[in-house]
Amino acid sequence: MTDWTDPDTFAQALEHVETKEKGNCFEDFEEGDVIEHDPGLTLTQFGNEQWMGQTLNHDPAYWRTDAAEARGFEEPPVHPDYLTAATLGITVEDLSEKGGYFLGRTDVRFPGTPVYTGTELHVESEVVNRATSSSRPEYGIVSWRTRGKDAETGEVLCSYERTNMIPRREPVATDGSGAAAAEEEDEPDLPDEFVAPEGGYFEDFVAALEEADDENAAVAYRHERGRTQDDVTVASLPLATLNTAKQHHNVDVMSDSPSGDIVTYGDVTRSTALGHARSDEQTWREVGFDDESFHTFVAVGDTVYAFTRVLEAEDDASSDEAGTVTFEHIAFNQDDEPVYSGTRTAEIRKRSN
Ligand SMILES: CC(C)(COP(=O)(O)OP(=O)(O)OC[C@H]1O[C@@H](n2cnc3c(N)ncnc32)[C@H](O)[C@@H]1OP(=O)(O)O)[C@@H](O)C(=O)NCCC(=O)NCCSC(=O)C[C@H](O)C(=O)O
Repeated sequence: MTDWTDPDTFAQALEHVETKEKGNCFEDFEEGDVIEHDPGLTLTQFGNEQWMGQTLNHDPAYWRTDAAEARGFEEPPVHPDYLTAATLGITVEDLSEKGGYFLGRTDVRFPGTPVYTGTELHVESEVVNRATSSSRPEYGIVSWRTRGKDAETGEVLCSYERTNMIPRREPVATDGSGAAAAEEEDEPDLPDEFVAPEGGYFEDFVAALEEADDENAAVAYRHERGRTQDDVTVASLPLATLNTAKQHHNVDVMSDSPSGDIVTYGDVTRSTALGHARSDEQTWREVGFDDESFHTFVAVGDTVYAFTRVLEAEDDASSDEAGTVTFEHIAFNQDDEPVYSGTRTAEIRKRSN
């Protein structure tokens, strides 16, 4: 009788059997397709605190009832970064489990916030664009509009458009024009001076922008904190959001991929950098995020730091207690290489209140 567990026999069996595949390839997506994602999760206090604790998002309003009430919340709400990461995590089985990389995202908005723990999340995505990669024949580039909804009321809580590199079943011939374009380098065009705000209140950002306006200067500064990536941030946090992308937990498969190893979930990288930035400001509310890009991989052992540029400040927030500030945040690693960049609009508390 055949012993199926004999190593040689088993190796042959593995070669002959069909693999029950997970996820979709580039060819499976058509523009206009709408996908209702089967996984869903309840946004729990544990999940929220685990995410915020590990990414150094320690704003007391998301942890303490008195601090939450002082900021106009009923109780500590679900953090927008956890809501965003959970909305994306739920989509991975259908959209990106095959192993493509998260390249970028824009128009991240929270129409239904504040969201409180206990809310069940139901997510849907629509394919909005599908393109050939001119530099990487084994991949295509797909964009989706994703909406995370309250499963009970149908209210949209989080919405964004995201782009991933998605493996093709069959590579295509390309002209390599993308690779050639990447070789062209711009001359650095930095201002003569860099101004840092004195504090983290709205007035501090306004004053710094006014000072910079008088000279050839920018309001830009770095944050001291760094967070070295470990097994928790690379594998545990994405899995806690139902993110099944093999990029984060299958070293075996990823050893034969562009990164050569498992990598940090993009939402962990950006939330960590944003956590560093928020620790140096008096946030009132998060409004939205645009033009997010992931430039290179972050892996176990890499350290995520943050750099902030203040772009504008307007006295037009939803509350008299705050003003609106637009930032560009750049996450970078221990070799000073940018790994993420994006703009963020947030309401920042006024000192006078
Ligand atoms: C992935 C990379 C190694 C690719 O590098 P490279 O080959 O140098 O190419 P480009 O970075 O220039 O990009 C490849 C093509 O994609 C297009 N692109 C890039 N960004 C965008 C965007 N935001 N929107 C649309 N298109 C975009 C470029 O124009 C190129 O096109 P073409 O020239 O025609 O080929 C490198 O990008 C890299 O290392 N990036 C970091 C990726 C990363 O670490 N992401 C986060 C971790 S993965 C993750 O979180 C997965 C997540 O769980 C999920 O499931 O989504």
